[in-house]
Amino acid sequence: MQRRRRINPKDDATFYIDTGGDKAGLDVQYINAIKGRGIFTSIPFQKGDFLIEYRGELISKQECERRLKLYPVRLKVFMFDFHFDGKLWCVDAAKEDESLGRLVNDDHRNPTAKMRQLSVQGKPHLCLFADRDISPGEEITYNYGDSDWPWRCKGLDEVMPLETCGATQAT
Ligand SMILES: C[S@@+](CC[C@H](N)C(=O)[O-])C[C@H]1O[C@@H](n2cnc3c(N)ncnc32)[C@H](O)[C@@H]1O
Repeated sequence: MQRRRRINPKDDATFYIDTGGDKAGLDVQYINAIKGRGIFTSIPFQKGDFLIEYRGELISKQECERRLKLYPVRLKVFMFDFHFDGKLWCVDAAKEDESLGRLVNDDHRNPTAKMRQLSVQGKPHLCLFADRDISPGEEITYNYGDSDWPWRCKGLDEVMPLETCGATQAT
């Protein structure tokens, strides 16, 4: 039996960062009116595998604050702020550009993936890696971080519509 040689996850991530595309084996599915869409696997992934980049426009903290004043609530959740090289940055993924990273949902209890920063040519990139082995048909999720996310409040995950959620993500 031939064994498939595993690609180094960091090299794999760098390849997708450079080419700007998403991997095969990951698809968008509509879940329900509360969660909206999510990303699901159609092939197995191993713990540690690179999955998806959270792609968008890399902007400064100041520009992020300016846009947050202008954006409607439903777009604010696509602003992902994080520290890199001693400064606060933000990836603005508000634009519907068919990239998959922006559609990955939150799970703070049993996520399938973990968000990590990768520096490529001096620029930070936000990448999701498998936090455990993932079977076909599972949803890719990660912990959005400590925040009072409305859907985490007891009972609200059943009734909170997409438009009412509003806070920026942060690492
Ligand atoms: C970055 S978007 C993820 C993609 C989103 N599901 C969509 O269809 O556009 C974040 C939004 O997804 C929803 N969401 C993410 N995780 C959720 C969860 N665990 N339960 C309910 N809604 C969730 C919330 O509406 C949140 O504002």
